[in-house]
Amino acid sequence: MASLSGLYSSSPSLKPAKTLSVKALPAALTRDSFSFPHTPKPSHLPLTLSASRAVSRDISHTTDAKKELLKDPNALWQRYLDWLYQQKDLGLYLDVSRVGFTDEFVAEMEQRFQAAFKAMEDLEKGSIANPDEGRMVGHYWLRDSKLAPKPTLKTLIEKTLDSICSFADDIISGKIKPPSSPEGRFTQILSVGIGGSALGPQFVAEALAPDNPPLKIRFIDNTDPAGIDHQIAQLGPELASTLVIVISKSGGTPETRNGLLEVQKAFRDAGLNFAKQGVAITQENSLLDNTARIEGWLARFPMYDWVGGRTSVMSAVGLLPAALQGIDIREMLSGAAIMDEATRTTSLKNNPAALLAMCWYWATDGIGSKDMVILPYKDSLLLFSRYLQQLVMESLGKEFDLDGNTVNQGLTVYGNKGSTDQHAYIQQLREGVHNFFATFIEVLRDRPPGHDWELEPGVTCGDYLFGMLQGTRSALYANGRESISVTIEEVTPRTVGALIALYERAVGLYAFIVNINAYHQPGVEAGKKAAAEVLALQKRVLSVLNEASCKDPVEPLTLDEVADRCHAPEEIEMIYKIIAHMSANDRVLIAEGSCGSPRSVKVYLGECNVDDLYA
Ligand SMILES: O=P(O)(O)OC[C@H]1O[C@](O)(CO)[C@@H](O)[C@@H]1O
Repeated sequence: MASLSGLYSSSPSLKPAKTLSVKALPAALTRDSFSFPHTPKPSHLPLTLSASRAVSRDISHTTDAKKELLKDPNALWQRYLDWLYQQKDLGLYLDVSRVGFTDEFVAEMEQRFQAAFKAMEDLEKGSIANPDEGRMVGHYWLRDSKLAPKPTLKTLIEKTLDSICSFADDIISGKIKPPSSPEGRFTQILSVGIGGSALGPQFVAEALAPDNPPLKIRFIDNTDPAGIDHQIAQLGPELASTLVIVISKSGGTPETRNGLLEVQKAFRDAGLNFAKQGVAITQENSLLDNTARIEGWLARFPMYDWVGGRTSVMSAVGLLPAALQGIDIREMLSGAAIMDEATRTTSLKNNPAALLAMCWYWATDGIGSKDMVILPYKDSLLLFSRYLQQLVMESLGKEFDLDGNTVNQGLTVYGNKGSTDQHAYIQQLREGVHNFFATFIEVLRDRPPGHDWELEPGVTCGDYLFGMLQGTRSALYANGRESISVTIEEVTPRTVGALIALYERAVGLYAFIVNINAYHQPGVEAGKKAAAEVLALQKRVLSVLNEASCKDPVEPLTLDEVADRCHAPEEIEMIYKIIAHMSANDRVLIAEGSCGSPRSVKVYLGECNVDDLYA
């Protein structure tokens, strides 16, 4: 290990003089004048694994000599060499040298990591690692079925993989045909799903689909009618040769249900038989599963209780769409399995996932005080940050820790790609508010061999991309901004599988370190519940308006009158919004005033529905 303790923290502008032992700090040192205006509260501190020990950060070495060390290229090179991780089989490297953790910090984290490794081992053996939902967490078994804790699960994983491969082969070869397509084989996939049931397939498609895949893929991942119309319009007559894959672990997610209903309507309007082109990926006996079974859809593939949505890309959720695009899914699984093996080691320094988790902890004080900016310098990896956003933020963004303490944990993720983002927000990253650390994803291979050329003497287009990455890394570092670099040789099914597995494990380890459940998402329910209440109120509003509109003469109502008749005077603002939305969509008529001045509005329905009145 480098004898560079305090290297990064040596400059006051780079690392604030602070320790996680907040209470012990003089007031002036609890604040990083350049970065986060946020003093960690004692309640934020991870309390278990090492409850009595706050991890200290080396804050005392702010001497000029230390500042010089930071700038000394030889010292930096040595630190780079000392910490460089390489996974030879995958051609994957991890460089954490531009994160300023100290030897003392690493030593103090050791005990926590050993506890996290043990917890991860138990998880992989089938412990109830998602205690709130009483579930096992088994996405690691998907790429190495012999790890599954029960023989029945092992068989299920293997059988599902085989059936995915043979179904994809039959679709691609035309053995299974669309019933009424002049082309005689399926040409398009329309994937309907949201969250973990969309982000993995989207990332994999963008990263790995060949230029001319056997089936092209489109996504409906929202309940935006215009967005849905756009996807269907883009398919045009090819709807007849579109395989619709509806993906929902729970089988009851409203956005996905709506997408399905919209697509089914499009099929009806086109005189097509949806069932013969529909595939469901969901848990057995879910609403979606029952619908698909009763309606006799073309195929159904299972999702499992023990695989979370955000870690489902290596189940049928990600594998079926990938296989249909001609992506080698067994290679993806193999890359993930190699990374899984590499991240099982209990040697912190040799475990890339643990190194990532350690850097996240260092960079964000273990409380998410800084954001993680993901910058892949490769267009095909554009969606990696979006994929990681859910993986990291839905896993780590938690109000309570496992002991019930309020912790409001999290780690914000954003980013698109380099060098594009250099012309968007890198200005702020280098010079503005210091509230982030960066992760560069570097891909060594610019283009397939034999295709490169020099656009100026000695320099290719890819050299520019390389230069932009390295230049930005250096420029950020020179201004005290920490960064991690992950390097792969090429974007292949193997390396994509490995990247996914790397971050899954890092999130899992980090969650253990900060003592939270990474595998539930209770916060998402609040928004869903509130949305359902809005729609229930809308139904009451419609019923009140219908009654008034069936009178002769029609009785236009003010917002106050609507709210009173709905017995919801406290909901008047929401009622106003409901009416404004319906009016914009020609579903209610404004008799007087305009939506811009709510008090003046009088509203009625264009048509009285007598059936509704007596319903
Ligand atoms: O696959 P499902 O059950 O439709 O859920 C979709 C997404 O909704 C969530 O439950 C909440 O956003 C995610 O965790 C999940 O990936």
